Order: sequence, then C-alpha cells, then structure tokens
Amino acid sequence: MGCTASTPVLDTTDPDFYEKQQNNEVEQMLLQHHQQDKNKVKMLLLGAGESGKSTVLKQMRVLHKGGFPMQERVQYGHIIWADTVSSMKKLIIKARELGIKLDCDDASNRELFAEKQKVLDYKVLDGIDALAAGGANFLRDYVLKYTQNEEARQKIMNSGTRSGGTNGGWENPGGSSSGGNDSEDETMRGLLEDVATTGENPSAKKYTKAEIAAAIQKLWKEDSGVQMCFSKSNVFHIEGSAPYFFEKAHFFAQDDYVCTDEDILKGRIKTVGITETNFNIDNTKFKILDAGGQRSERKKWIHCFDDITCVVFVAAVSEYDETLMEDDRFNRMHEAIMLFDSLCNYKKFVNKPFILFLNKVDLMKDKVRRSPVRKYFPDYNGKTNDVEDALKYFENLFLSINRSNRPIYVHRTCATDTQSMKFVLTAVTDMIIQESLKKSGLF
Ligand SMILES: Nc1nc2c(ncn2[C@@H]2O[C@H](COP(=O)(O)OP(=O)(O)OP(=O)(O)O)[C@@H](O)[C@H]2O)c(=O)[nH]1
Ligand SMILES: [Mg+2]
Repeated sequence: MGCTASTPVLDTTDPDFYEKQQNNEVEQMLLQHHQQDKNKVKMLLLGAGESGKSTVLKQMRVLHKGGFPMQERVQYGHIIWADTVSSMKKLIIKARELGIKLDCDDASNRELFAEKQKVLDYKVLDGIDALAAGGANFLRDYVLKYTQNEEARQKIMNSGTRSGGTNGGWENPGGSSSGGNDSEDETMRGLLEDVATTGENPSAKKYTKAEIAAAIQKLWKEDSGVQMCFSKSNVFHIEGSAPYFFEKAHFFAQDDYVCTDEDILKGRIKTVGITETNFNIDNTKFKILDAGGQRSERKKWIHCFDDITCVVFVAAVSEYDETLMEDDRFNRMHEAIMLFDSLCNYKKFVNKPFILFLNKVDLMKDKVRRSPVRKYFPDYNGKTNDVEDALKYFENLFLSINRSNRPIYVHRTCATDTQSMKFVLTAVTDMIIQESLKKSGLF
C-alpha cells in the first residue's frame, strides 16, 4: 500500500521545538491525505448529452446515500412542472408543423379546443419559483429546450463550443466557461422575453396550475393526434419522460409538492461542468465525477482525466434515430460512437477498466417496432423489430472500436429503474474494488 514517512525525533530543548512539532504534524496530515487519495477509486461518468450519466449517479445516491435532500425534491417539482407544460405546448406546435391532425385544433370539438387554448396561453415562468428551480442555469436550459426562435437558440449555443471535431470536442482545454456573468444574464433576460411571448396571448385569462394540469391530462388522454406527435419525437427534441410528467401533472401542479425518487430519476437537469460525489462502498472510498455531455461542456473534461481508476461510458441506444439537441444535422448514435472511440482508445485510459452502459433499453424496446434500425444504420442485418438483434448490433459496433488489449465490460441498462440498477451498480463497484485491491497488492 505504499510507504509511510517516519516521524523525525525532535529535541525538546530546541527553542523552535513547538514550531517544528507543528510542521511535522502538518506534513504527516498531508501525507496521510495523499495516501488516502491514492487509495480512492476515481470513477468518471462520460458520454454524450442526455445519455443518462446523472441518472446513473442518482441511482448511486439512492443506493448508498439514502436518496435526495428536501431542497432537491422541491427543485425538481418546479423543473418538472415547467417541462410538463412546455412539452405539451411543443407537441401542439410540432403537430401542426408535421401535418398531424389534432382534435383540439377542431373548433367543433369545443372541450378539447378550450383546453388547448388554456395550455397555449399559460405562461410557464409565471407559475414557478425560477430561483428554486435552479436560477440562471435553469433559465438557460429552459430557453435552449423550448424557444421556437432559432436565432435565440443559436445565441445560447454560441456561448459554448459548437464544433464537435473528430474526437467529439473534448481534448481541447481552455476556451470560454459556461458559467454566468452580467452580459450573459442580460442576454438571458432578452431571450426569456422571446420565449414568454411565443404563441401566448397577453390578454389571456389567468388559470390555476390545477386547471392547466387537468387540461394537459385531457389533451394527452383524449387527443390521439397529441400521442401520434409524441411517437414522432425523434425528429424534434422533447423530454423522453414527458408521458410520465403528463400522467402525474396534477401532482407537479401543487406548489408544495415533494418529488418522489422516481420523479427525480425521470426529471432532467442538464449537467454544467463536472460534479464530484463521494461514496463509501464496502470500506472503499469512491469519488464519482459526472461530466456534462453536451458539446459545449466537453472542453472541461480534460481537467479531470488525471489519476482516474476507471471510466463508465454511457450510451443511449434508443437514440439511434434521433439528432443532437446541439446540432440537429447530427445523429446522436454517431456522436456517441465517435466519443467512445476517442475515449476508449485514449492513451491515459488504455490500461484502465472501461465499462460501457448501453442505456435506455426500455425506450429501445418500444422504438425498434416503429423505427427500423436499418434506415439509420444501413449495414444492420439483424431482424427488423427485434430488440435483441438491435442491441447485439450496437454492442458489437462499440466493441469493434476498441483498439486496446483490455476488455470492455458491457451492461445493458435502464438507468431510471432502481431495482435493475442496484444489481448492475453492485457488480460494477465490486469489480472495481477487486481490481484496486489487486493493483495495491492486497489481494
Ligand atoms: N426511459 C429512460 N429514461 C432515461 C434513462 N436514463 C436516463 N433517462 C432520462 O434521460 C434524461 C437525461 O438523463 P441525464 O441523466 O440527465 O443525462 P446526462 O447524460 O447526465 O445528460 P448531460 O448532463 O446533459 O450530459 C432524464 O430525463 C432521465 O430521466 C433510461 O434508461 N430510460
Ligand atoms: Mg448530467
């Protein structure tokens, strides 16, 4: 386990005795911290944006830290309410663009027509405490996701790195940070006004959140066009958990609603920068680093690549027919493969355990039935509609990229499912602990 320095014997008659003694104590403490740090497992969660990295970390928190504090449960309540209303507005607007007929657009269907009007007129940001929802980060994310104004979107995207390059844009230290500043806040205010006025009627009657929630549930359950539009959501961007939010809209409408673990696992807050969470698992200290995966975030990755023990790469397999939020000309799976290639063959990682989570298999199961893999990956020769063949194909695609000698450990995951993740995460942490013990010569 490495060597420890011996403490020098001090002369008690020395006039500097106390100072030297203090120095010794500090040196010992630093050495101890260094040793402890060396014995720590440093695990990196990497992958493209929205692949599920933070959801994996949330499961670790459920498993090893007893869940989430009250403040976070309240924060998610606000965020999910904003996502619930905005997702329904988006489905209505996108249905028109895609030429999908909505019952609620038919004025003779008075009830649904009126419910639609309520939802479109409702100002989401008036109904939540934006500060409790996450302040400037929440507002930035909100604008990016929901503004229909392409110019506004571009302004925000341009505050980070747009180009992915050949390695997905991560091996490029420096550049501008996406942290807030005054001029950015000004821009944000302007953009929020753009969003607030999109499709909304300033003379609209004020509705309660409960009324809006009821309208959303009615539109979701009774307007087949809305559901049809959601099934085509691979051609535009919407929260994957939107159906769950719609079903539970009446809960998220309550100002004092405290989110359950499941709500938090289904909710989404984009990671900005790199978060660090410490765990004690079977007497081993784990430091888990969760990095924001969108292109503008990747330039920060390089700063946490030193002294890592292992990498968990999360790829959302269900996204084979979707385009990037950052660049709707680029297929999400191609982006994930390119990133995986550059990371798994990266010189600092070639001797480290590398774990691949093929995530969102639950969504993949639904998707292969309606969206043929071959349309997006022409060399796919498995059976159409067969999830097992599709998963095998993507697994082989990722594994074929590994040019190192070390094996890649693959797990098929549904990161929102606590039961199955408990099993997977226990297997992963056990394996890492064994590897660490072997390396330190203790096993
Ligand atoms: N249905 C389903 N949803 C998932 C799964 N994994 C993650 N999600 C959802 O996908 C969304 C994005 O997940 P995150 O964990 O925030 O993604 P991320 O990789 O951390 O994204 P960035 O922070 O932008 O890099 C969230 O709404 C999650 O609930 C899964 O296996 N199945
Ligand atoms: Mg994240």
